[in-house]
Amino acid sequence: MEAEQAASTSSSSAPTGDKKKPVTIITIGMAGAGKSTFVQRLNSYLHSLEPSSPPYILNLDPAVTYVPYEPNIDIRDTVNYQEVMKQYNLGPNGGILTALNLFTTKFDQVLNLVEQRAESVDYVILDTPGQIEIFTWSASGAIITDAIASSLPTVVAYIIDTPRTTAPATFMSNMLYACSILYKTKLPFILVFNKTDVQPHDFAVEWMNDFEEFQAALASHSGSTDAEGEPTYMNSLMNSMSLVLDEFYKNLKAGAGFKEFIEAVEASREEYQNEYLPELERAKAQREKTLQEAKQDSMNRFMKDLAIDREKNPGSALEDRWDPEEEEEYDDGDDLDIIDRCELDVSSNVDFVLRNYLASLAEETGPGQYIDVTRARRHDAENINWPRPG
Ligand SMILES: Nc1nc2c(ncn2[C@@H]2O[C@H](COP(=O)(O)OP(=O)(O)OP(=O)(O)O)[C@@H](O)[C@H]2O)c(=O)[nH]1
Repeated sequence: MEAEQAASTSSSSAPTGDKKKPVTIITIGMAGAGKSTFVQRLNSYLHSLEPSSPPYILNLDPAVTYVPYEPNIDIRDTVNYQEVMKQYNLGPNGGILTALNLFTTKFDQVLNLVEQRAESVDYVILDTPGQIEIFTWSASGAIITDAIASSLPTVVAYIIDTPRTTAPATFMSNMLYACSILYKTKLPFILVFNKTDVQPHDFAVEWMNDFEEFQAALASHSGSTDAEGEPTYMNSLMNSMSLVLDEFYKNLKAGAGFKEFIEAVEASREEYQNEYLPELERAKAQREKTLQEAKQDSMNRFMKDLAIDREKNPGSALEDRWDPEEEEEYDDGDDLDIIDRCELDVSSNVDFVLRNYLASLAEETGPGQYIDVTRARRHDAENINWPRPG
């Protein structure tokens, strides 16, 4: 990744907000696009700043064998996706999806850990599973995105494998996918053209800026005309699609390198506050109103039924009283399963006793809990019995 080209839907670069919260960057991209490498480079860029600004990183890919950075929270510490595959008789994609679903059931705990770090970090980075649809089109992906985005300013970084998008049809498909994620999440969006050391991204910028250039590329590409020299169905379809995408491109601003990427992320903070948050609050208020109305409606019906019942059975109505003394105290248990290992400086002089203590703590807490960083032993419990989802 010699150079990163970032294009974002943001329009301003001034960060706002009374209390500055970290921005969450959700990296999404096709398999092999370079998400993990991007996260690693971004991580080292943020470390190299003066003053340094180490991000808080979450790896959400249960199937990855190696990540080139040290995540603070790693799904692999919690769910062994191969064990999940075995237990549920699933193939690799089903295993990854189910592992992500299991992880999502406890995402409130993860969010808790992230929020605890909100004061001390500037950026939270999510690395998502290799198969893009596992995150973008699954309920878990939507739950994780909504949970993060309703708590912190959030931006999507859509990683594009530049050398693999030079064909007009592939470029169009990739852009349509990006567009669909933008409309699904409604979050500020940054396109990151990756691997520009192998293939400069100028062609893409040209196509995005000039719709006629894209159509010319399309026309010159083999397979765009049939035996009689007429444009093929695919070609006409792509021509129309490129008009649709024109609107999407209009809001993009270009930049190059990590410095400008971070500027685009900071600009997205304002976009999040001005556009996403009010929309989120409006939707929340609407949901609460609907819920309230539904509750009121069922309460009215219940009271009506009760009145009829009491009219018919005056004797039992006398016994039908609520005695607060009889009420038992309900204790829903202590949700104290989480260890935030980041609070300990594990990179320095953690002595032997403390390490042992941490290891035994990890054993005691067992699967289904979230262990922040990194010294936790991976897959301690290979014979986990996961609950059936749903
Ligand atoms: N030349 C070049 N190669 C890159 C760049 N970024 C990533 N790669 C290579 O692309 C391949 C995939 O990179 P990853 O970072 O694993 O991609 P990913 O999207 O996380 O992959 P999955 O999560 O497994 O789908 C690796 O071989 C990387 O070395 C880049 O900027 N330039």
